[in-house]
Amino acid sequence: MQTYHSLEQWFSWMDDLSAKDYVVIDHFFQPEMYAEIRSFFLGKLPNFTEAGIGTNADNQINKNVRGDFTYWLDRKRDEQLQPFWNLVDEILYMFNRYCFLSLSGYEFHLAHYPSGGHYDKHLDQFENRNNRMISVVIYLNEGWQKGDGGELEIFERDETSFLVEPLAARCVMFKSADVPHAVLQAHKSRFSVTGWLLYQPSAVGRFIG
Ligand SMILES: O=C(O)CCC(=O)C(=O)O
Ligand SMILES: [Fe+2]
Repeated sequence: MQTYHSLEQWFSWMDDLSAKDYVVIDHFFQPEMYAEIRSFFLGKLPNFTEAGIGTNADNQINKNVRGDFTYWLDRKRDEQLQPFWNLVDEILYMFNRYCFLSLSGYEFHLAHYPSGGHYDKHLDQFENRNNRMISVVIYLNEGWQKGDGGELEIFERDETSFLVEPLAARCVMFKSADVPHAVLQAHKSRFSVTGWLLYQPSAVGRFIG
């Protein structure tokens, strides 16, 4: 099978993820895909909306908790991102095939933290919806430098934490329900593509099937 990343790379990333609950991958987007997504991102900036907390029915905007603006991607509408959707299929395939996860879907958005934006420490789960298994964030910040802010703070099992710089084409994957994390205040506009690989418990499937 022709894949975007080699099996060896996938195996080493999945080993890391299962040992530590997170993995940081540099150059996850090769230059061509990076350029396509970044230019798509810039074109959609006028359409971003303020992100809330909670699910659709219980969505609240609270600038004290998070200050990003998002644009939800849609595979049918945003078909010009086909190479990216193929990569999403590859991610799902690798986790299902080699980590024995039952991932049945995904949701991705583009995120813009304007200068001053942050996101308090949280888990990627909602009280009434817990089907997010793996979080995937890919950064689109060219020339990011210390002092620009917007680092991702990851909390380890022993509650110590460390910072991940949001460098262009860097990807962070982590277990959505297990890894508390925060986005430190950005001092410059901060761009990313963020997604969640979703688990559909079979009991739920029976009712909507
Ligand atoms: O952009 C990041 O580094 C993390 C974003 C995040 O935690 C979220 O959107 O839930
Ligand atoms: Fe998060």
